Amino acid sequence: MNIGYISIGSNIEDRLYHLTEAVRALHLHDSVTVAAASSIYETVPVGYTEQADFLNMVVCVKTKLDAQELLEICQEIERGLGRIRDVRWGPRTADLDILLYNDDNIESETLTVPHPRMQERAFVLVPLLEMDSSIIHPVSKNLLSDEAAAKDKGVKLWKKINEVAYFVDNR
Ligand SMILES: Nc1ncnc2c1ncn2[C@@H]1O[C@H](COP(=O)(O)OP(=O)(O)OP(=O)(O)O)[C@@H](O)[C@H]1O
Ligand SMILES: Nc1nc2c(c(=O)[nH]1)N=C(CO)CN2
Repeated sequence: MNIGYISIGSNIEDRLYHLTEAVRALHLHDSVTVAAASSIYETVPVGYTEQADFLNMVVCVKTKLDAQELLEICQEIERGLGRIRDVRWGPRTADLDILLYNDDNIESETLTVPHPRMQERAFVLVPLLEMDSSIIHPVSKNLLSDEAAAKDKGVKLWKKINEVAYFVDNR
């Protein structure tokens, strides 16, 4: 079984609905189990800043899929939630990025893992470290908790829910 960490973000209302549906859709997939979830954080936009605040979280999945297949599932879920790609780093109903996949280092045309921008993104590091503060970056071999962005401001706890059941059994 493979272990992946996926970052989920939304800054188009209903943000909580979009996160919840994304987690549910991952878990309902025959070949994916959501094993753990972080709390939900409200975060100021990074990159393209003229947009609404995001809700962000991270989930840990167990899957027999390879990383490319997992990416395709993530993209299918984004499409199902009505994501339209226009502005780079712009508003989105749901964005699912693969942060880590086992300790693999993958560089293909469609997929780079570990996610190349994860260490500079507090909106990724804060929820990821809530789940496991001992994660080591598979390439740099540094403890992620030592990364400066993990201490960044602009990320505040929004809902302290970190039980998978909340996301998958709530209707
Ligand atoms: N680890 C990864 N997770 C998700 N997509 C990835 C990853 N590595 C490469 N990609 C590629 O990135 C492409 C663009 O993704 P997307 O539009 O979600 O970028 P973004 O969310 O706007 O920006 P960012 O990549 O900085 O988060 C996808 O089509 C996908 O093929
Ligand atoms: N706060 C925040 N900023 C972002 C986010 C995000 O999920 N949260 N996603 C981006 C593109 O992946 C660009 N900027």
